[in-house]
Amino acid sequence: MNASSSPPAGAAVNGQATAVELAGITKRFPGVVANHDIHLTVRKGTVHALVGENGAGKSTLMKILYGMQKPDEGTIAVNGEQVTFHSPADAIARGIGMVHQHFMLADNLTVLENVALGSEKLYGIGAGARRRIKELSERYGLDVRPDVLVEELGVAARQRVEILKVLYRGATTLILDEPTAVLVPQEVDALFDNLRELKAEGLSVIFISHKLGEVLSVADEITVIRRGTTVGTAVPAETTPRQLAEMMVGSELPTPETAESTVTDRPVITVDRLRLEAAGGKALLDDISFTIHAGEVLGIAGVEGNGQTELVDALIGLRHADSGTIALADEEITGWATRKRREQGIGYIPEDRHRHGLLLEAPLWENRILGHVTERPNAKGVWLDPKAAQEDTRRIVEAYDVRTPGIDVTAASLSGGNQQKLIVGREMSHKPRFLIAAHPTRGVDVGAQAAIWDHIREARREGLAVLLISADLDELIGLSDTLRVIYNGRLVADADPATITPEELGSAMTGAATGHLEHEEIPDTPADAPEIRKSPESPEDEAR
Ligand SMILES: Nc1ncnc2c1ncn2[C@@H]1O[C@H](COP(=O)(O)OP(=O)(O)OP(=O)(O)O)[C@@H](O)[C@H]1O
Repeated sequence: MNASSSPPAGAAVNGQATAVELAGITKRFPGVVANHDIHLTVRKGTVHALVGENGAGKSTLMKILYGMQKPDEGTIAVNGEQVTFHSPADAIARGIGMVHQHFMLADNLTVLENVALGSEKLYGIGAGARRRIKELSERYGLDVRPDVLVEELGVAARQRVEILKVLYRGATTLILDEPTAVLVPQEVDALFDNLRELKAEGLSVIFISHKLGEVLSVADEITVIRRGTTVGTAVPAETTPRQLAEMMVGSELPTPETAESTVTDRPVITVDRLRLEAAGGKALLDDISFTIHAGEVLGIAGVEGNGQTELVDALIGLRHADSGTIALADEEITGWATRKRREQGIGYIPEDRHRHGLLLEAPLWENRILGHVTERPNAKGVWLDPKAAQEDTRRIVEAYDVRTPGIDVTAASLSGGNQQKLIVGREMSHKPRFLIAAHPTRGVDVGAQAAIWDHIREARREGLAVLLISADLDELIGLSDTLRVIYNGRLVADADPATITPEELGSAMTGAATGHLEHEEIPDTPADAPEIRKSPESPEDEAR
């Protein structure tokens, strides 16, 4: 690891020419210096990782490079030439492409339409575009078929379409913002293969991630940002995850392992034969049954889009079951509205924090009230108590280390990870009996992730029941007492978190998706073996 230094624009570093050079970048927001004198040099034909704790300034820097924001100070050079970007169109024209964390494809259009629309001038929208897509797909091993509908594609395939879309527009430097957060291990490996293809062709990739193991396996170079400024660069071969974490946050790498079991025999939430249908009668959830006891974390593993969202919606009351029941302790709550469920002790960390978790344009303290309008300390009797809510927001900001200049700034002005910490803090503060946690640490750095795990573990010790949905399989295995696999709206398998590996779990998830789990000869599994067992599917099995 070295202190960062910046060679002159366009100079060859270690024999390779520079693709992008950011020098002396400073960007201020009211009350915050998001970037301060940042230096970043990305060489051609390399993967350059950008790491740093939540709020360190990574997204801001990338928005500057992509023309979405203007720096207050500093310069940008692309291929040795100094440039000024007024919009993403300017950046694209210089070969900078960005693949956002939230995919931006239209579901009801084909791949070809998604890729070609808006860039008709390049290859038209017919045979020329199709040819170009096939060409790019083959050259970089992206396996993208131009004529399928995007809605038919899984998460990993959509991501490859997004990558192809920026390549189609002529990108030679690709910015990937936490691209692996939604992928299972096998898909991560496949993505990394794609990145190697890109490198081999002389393209450059800027890779933002909180998963330090992945960063070390895929990056050629790493730049570490801390509190808005570059604190150094690291070479993966000479660096351990621990060193990298220390450079970022000054603390040791945490592990999510659950210590002793705290599972009791007291059911907190019981779901029985839940079925939820789409408008045409197609089952979105079918025959879902489980019980979570006080002190138990039930983890649900699955490739995104297999019913997780619908399950969470049914539990929090955003959608109502077509048949089956949900009970909280002894009380049936199937017909209850969301507010009543929350008031009676169901906490909710939503998967999409922007849609369900926050009012982005409202100040933090109003966001602290969101979803808990009638509860203490936000309300006293029938009246809102803004003062108490504000005071409690300060407490949450402190306890959950939400990096912010104050509680009056809008939620939109917080970095993604800090928004997440605020939501987790809010939900945990109401001491729920049952917590629905969808990707509770998505986008948060290793230090904050450890802190959130600790909060969940502590509440679990005190009897909290948790339904955990996470694409982070280490988190899922580490925190869960019980694991089930969801596929196509059904719980098809279960696994023992004490013995299963992320790779095995990933295979089960994708294996199920291609039907392998259904057809495999699976012996009766002894308790200490790591295999996945099929879950009871018939009523007789269920009764066992
Ligand atoms: N539009 C904005 N207005 C005000 N402050 C902002 C704005 N955008 C970012 N900030 C602040 O700038 C700092 C850097 O945020 P940024 O989003 O760049 O961090 P990050 O490293 O990407 O974090 P994360 O890992 O959580 O995504 C934070 O303190 C954030 O609150």
